[in-house]
Amino acid sequence: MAGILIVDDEQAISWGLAELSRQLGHEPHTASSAEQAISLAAKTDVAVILLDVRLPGMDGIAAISRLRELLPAAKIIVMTAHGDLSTAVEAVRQGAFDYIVKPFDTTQIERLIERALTQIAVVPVDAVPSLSSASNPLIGKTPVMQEIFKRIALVSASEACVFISGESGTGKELVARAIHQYSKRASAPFVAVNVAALSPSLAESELFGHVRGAFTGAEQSRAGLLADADGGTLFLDEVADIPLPVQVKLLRALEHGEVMPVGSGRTTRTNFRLISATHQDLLAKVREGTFRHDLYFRLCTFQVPLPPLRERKEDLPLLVNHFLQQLAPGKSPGSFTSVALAEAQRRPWHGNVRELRNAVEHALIVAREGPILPEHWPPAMQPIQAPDPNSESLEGRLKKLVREWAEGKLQSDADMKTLYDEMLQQVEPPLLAAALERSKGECLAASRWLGMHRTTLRKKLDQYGLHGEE
Ligand SMILES: Nc1ncnc2c1ncn2[C@@H]1O[C@H](COP(=O)(O)OP(=O)(O)OP(=O)(O)O)[C@@H](O)[C@H]1O
Repeated sequence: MAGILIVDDEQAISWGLAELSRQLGHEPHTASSAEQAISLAAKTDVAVILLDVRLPGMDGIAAISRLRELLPAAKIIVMTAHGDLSTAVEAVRQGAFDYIVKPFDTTQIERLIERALTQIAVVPVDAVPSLSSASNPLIGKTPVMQEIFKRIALVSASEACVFISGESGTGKELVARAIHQYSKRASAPFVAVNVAALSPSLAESELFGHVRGAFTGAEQSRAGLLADADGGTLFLDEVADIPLPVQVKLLRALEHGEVMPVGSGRTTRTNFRLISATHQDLLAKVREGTFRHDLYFRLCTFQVPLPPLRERKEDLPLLVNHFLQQLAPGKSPGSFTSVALAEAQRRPWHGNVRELRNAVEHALIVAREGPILPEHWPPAMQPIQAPDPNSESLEGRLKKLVREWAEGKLQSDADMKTLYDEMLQQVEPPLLAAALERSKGECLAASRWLGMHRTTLRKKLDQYGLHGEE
């Protein structure tokens, strides 16, 4: 039997949690304010504290350090219905064991109490610069966003690789910046790279750097983005687009903290924390062989899945108001009429928060000085279809296949010396066979279409065991 201190000013919650504690065989103690909890903690043996954030007088977060002093072994579970990102971060920093979003069901809290009674507490994070929530305006009050805040708070306190998934415009970059800002690396650089914007041939030198003369046009040595992020955080957006050979190098850099610039035989050390993101299905890429599974597991140590805006529409008014303040600071918060907000609630927002921000900007321009009405919203964005691989041109698909084939070969055989010939052996037979079929086996006509001398064609047909008529 363990002592459970329940700190909540809502009587119904307090009573419910006390009942639950009794059913679990523990001894509940209740307090309706932080001050009362502190005086109880001074004289009661308690193993778990269930602490509400909004309390009359001192708030729950402010009470954590005093409660920890009085009961250093007790695990504090912070409960909140209205927390923002800074509440979650502060709770973790002060050493709260966990953070639960109200409303919760009894199974959730039961599991949490069990875990608190059997596990080691989270170590409080020291020496992290304190930040106001305004420096990272991640807006949202819905339970799903509060879960995200909690995950950001937990992972900011660690050095783990983070993988952020979510549709385009859901705030992946904003979350990456928040994790950096709330981490010990906050005063070091945050280097953001959109991998999809790097040309595949230059991705390696952009990321790992190069020495002078490493390739045509490399007139100066360059350290590369991994080295630029030394001491800080590297944010790789659209990570699914990293070419396969670069994936191997990235994994090595993550495992050994070393990079080898292109054209250099020497490694240099860099200490960066990696956060990656994509709107694509990375696991599907692993299955189809275009993303390495070992790198996938390394990147996904801790995942933050961001919900699309249509799944948290209750946050729309807050977001609209936030963008209104950002874009037209002088305009009254009531400028968006209730009918305009109702229209916003009906829309699917396929472009997510980005689309909403742009729509607010559009509405502000069109409405000029007046109130914002439904007709001031721009037309809704259509869903962005994933490109259908079959709709791509044959040439495009062919190029992609050749590239994948070559990358695979180069990876499996480091001493490869006959790559070009091996490729020709793959593509020439079907090419010659197609031309011969069309010429009904006649070499002269086929050689004309192929732009090849007849004797060369004959030689190649012999080489591949194909038959043609003179
Ligand atoms: N929760 C949020 N609160 C406030 N602004 C947000 C939020 N989420 C996204 N935004 C805003 O929406 C826009 C898009 O966000 P961001 O670039 O982080 O999205 P993304 O998921 O990285 O998009 P993409 O996949 O296209 O790179 C930015 O202007 C950002 O500030």
